[in-house]
Amino acid sequence: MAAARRTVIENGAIATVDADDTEYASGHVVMAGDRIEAVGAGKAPEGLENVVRRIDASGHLVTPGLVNTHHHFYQWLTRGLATDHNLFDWLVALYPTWARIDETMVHAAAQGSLAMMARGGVTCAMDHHYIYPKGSGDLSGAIVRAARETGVRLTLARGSMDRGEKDGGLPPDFAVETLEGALAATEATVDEHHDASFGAMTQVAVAPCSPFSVSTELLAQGAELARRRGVRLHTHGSETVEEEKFCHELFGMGPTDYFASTGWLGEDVWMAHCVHMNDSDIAAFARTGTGVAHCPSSNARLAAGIARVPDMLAAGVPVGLGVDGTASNESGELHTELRNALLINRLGPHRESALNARQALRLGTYGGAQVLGRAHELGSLEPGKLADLVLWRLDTLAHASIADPVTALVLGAAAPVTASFVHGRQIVENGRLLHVDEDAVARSTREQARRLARIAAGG
Ligand SMILES: Nc1nc2[nH]c(O)nc2c(=O)[nH]1
Repeated sequence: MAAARRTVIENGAIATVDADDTEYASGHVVMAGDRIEAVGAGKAPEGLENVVRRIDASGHLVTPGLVNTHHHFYQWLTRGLATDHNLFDWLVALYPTWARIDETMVHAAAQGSLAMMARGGVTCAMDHHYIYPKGSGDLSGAIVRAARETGVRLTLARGSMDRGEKDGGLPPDFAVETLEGALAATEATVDEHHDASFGAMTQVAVAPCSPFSVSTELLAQGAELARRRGVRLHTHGSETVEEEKFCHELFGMGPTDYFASTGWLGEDVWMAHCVHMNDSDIAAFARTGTGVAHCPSSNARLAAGIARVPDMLAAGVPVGLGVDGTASNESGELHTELRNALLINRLGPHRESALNARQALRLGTYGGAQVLGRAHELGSLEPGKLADLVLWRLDTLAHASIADPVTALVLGAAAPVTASFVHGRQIVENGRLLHVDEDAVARSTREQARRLARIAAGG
């Protein structure tokens, strides 16, 4: 077998985000093929063979790639709408438009979402896609194709909705699938796209949408399907007071107890938002190892509230960060969520001790890998892990006067990405994508957004 090609990164500050939060003021990372081979202080070891590239990272911070744990890529086409609504009103306003999406639109939206995240240091993304209009084509295939094109690692959470208005749900009946149809299509997506091997570029999760859009049977049978196939489970949970009220009225219990009753707590489950959690909900998540995708910007945009992240971390709940769909977080960036997680949580009862910069970086990297079930592969810079990493430029006007690089990254302006690697392959150079034409993506997302608006308006 040919020896792995090595890339050596030297002279940069390094935040490994390993278990001890090891950092080097000036250090090296050696990538060999798709893996990290060495990380340490000072220069790389002498005499390495097969070195094909040396990168001088002076003025940079090197971190693990950011891991996004919750998103809805298709919403790239409906940004900036229903801007002053709470979650339920916002969903009701947007469902009829979303119910008109097709494969071409979803591919463009996925490219836009992935491009925006990759430019900002995301190396592993997730897409919770839960709307599958009849005759709309191969939407899962379009999402997977877009991830391959940009070079970003993907968890595709095959979502579904089967509780329409006639069954007491929030979505209109024309926007939902049948129970049988949703389960069969979800299993077909696992068959077609899930790769369980170490270093997988695509994984699939089973992801019925939310308590108010999904039947109890779909939750319970979805959990059974996921466990039979050995894939993870994802849904929205405890996002708003309206959802809490809905659960009490329909099921006679709060969201966490409802999820527990349908098999939805466990090490293989992560939920988005989890804003309205009491002490016993948090204890149940901690006891079962259920993970949380914290989406601070979206929670603010939709006036959902502040998730109790410091209490979750203190209890031992795995927590990662999520952009959420870009119809509720128009920026589409994850690196700004590190800052927003820190700032928003300091507005809560823990005040200045809520989260620090290093905890915020951990949420966006290792924490994300944990909730996606990939902490053995991703999320920290350690020998043997996958070569997913980012060089952040911190020596320009925006950051140069901040002495501590992690503080500069988290609290400063969004830092430019000089280089980003996924699986040892470079996907971003000087803030531009290397494998897709960003300008073409911008054009096609605009065209498809206009096309969707036209079709939704009956044109
Ligand atoms: N933030 C969001 N929450 C949701 N709940 C639900 O059922 N759909 C959504 C969504 O798209 N965004």
